[in-house]
Amino acid sequence: MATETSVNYDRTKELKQFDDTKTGVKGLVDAGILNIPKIFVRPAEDLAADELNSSQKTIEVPIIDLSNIGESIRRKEIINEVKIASGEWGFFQVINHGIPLSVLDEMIEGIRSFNEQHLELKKEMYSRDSAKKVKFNSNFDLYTSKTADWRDTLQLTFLDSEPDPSQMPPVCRKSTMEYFKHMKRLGEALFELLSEALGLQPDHLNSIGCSKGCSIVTHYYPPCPQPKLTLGVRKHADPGILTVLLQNHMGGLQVLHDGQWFDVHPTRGGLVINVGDLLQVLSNDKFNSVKHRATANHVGPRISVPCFFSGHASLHDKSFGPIKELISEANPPRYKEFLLKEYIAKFLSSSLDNKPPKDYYKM
Ligand SMILES: O=C(O)CCC(=O)C(=O)O
Ligand SMILES: [Fe+2]
Repeated sequence: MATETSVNYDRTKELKQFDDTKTGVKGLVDAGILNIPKIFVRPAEDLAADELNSSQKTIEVPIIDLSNIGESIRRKEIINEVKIASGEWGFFQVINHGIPLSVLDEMIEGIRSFNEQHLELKKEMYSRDSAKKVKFNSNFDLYTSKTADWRDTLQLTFLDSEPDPSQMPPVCRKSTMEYFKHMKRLGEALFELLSEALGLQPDHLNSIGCSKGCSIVTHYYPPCPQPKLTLGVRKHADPGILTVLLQNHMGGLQVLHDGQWFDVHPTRGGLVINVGDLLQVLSNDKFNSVKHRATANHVGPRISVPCFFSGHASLHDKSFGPIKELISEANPPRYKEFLLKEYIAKFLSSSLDNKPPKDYYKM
């Protein structure tokens, strides 16, 4: 891929050439490139800002141990930890959550196998068709973002149905089906804790459909020859309700806290949980959806598997806004009511660079 002078540089052409290969970022790495194509290079001002915002502090994103959650005293402590972490960081890790290590390891290995299988098999799944529930591509917002990110993604969306094994890529079918089963269970348990952390009945968030629809989005970040010039995922907040993220041991996820970037160190067997924009809305800003990003790295691959809980498809025609029980004269609503389907359309037609859709409904 040519790097030309900025005078005659045709970005759209370069994006299209990259997209047409259907082999993503891994295809570039396999071809042995030493300089990353210009479409991936971040603007100079963004690179300079990074120097200022890297944290030297040693505090860590909270880790919450879910063992003995059935004991009432411990459960109360856990709910309090969830409340503090969701308000102050918007992020926490959970350990001893009950999902066997083998299920997590097999999920990561399945995604590695998908990305490292024969190119022709992967190419068959390469698509930008929004109607497709299972598809592979690089950068969902490739044509609308300022800079492309250094990652490839296999997306599996189940907002209105149980996953259909026949739609799954054979190489990761078994591991994904098993992982999905556990995500559903953990999602329900987390939404109980979050409901109680908001002072609501334990089943509140589950009863409005929060744990019912999810997308498993699997990212593969190949090693990058110039990692300082690009990112794995640009700074963004997640648009859904809640994200549960599995990552391999490579590291790279960073969270913005007090204006500085903090690494979320991979914890063996741990899962990273973060509040999404829609949960911030539901909680009327009691919980925070916090900006995060993933760096590109010299070594790789880094693999991550966010599971985005975004509500069941049946919610999409209904009005969405702060939970009534959390509103009072002293705590007026911070957001107008809106239709989820409008919100989702705004997100899908936009890019991670743009104003998050929730900000359109701020009072
Ligand atoms: O790979 C990661 O650690 C982060 C991915 C992410 O933030 C996302 O997909 O929204
Ligand atoms: Fe994210």
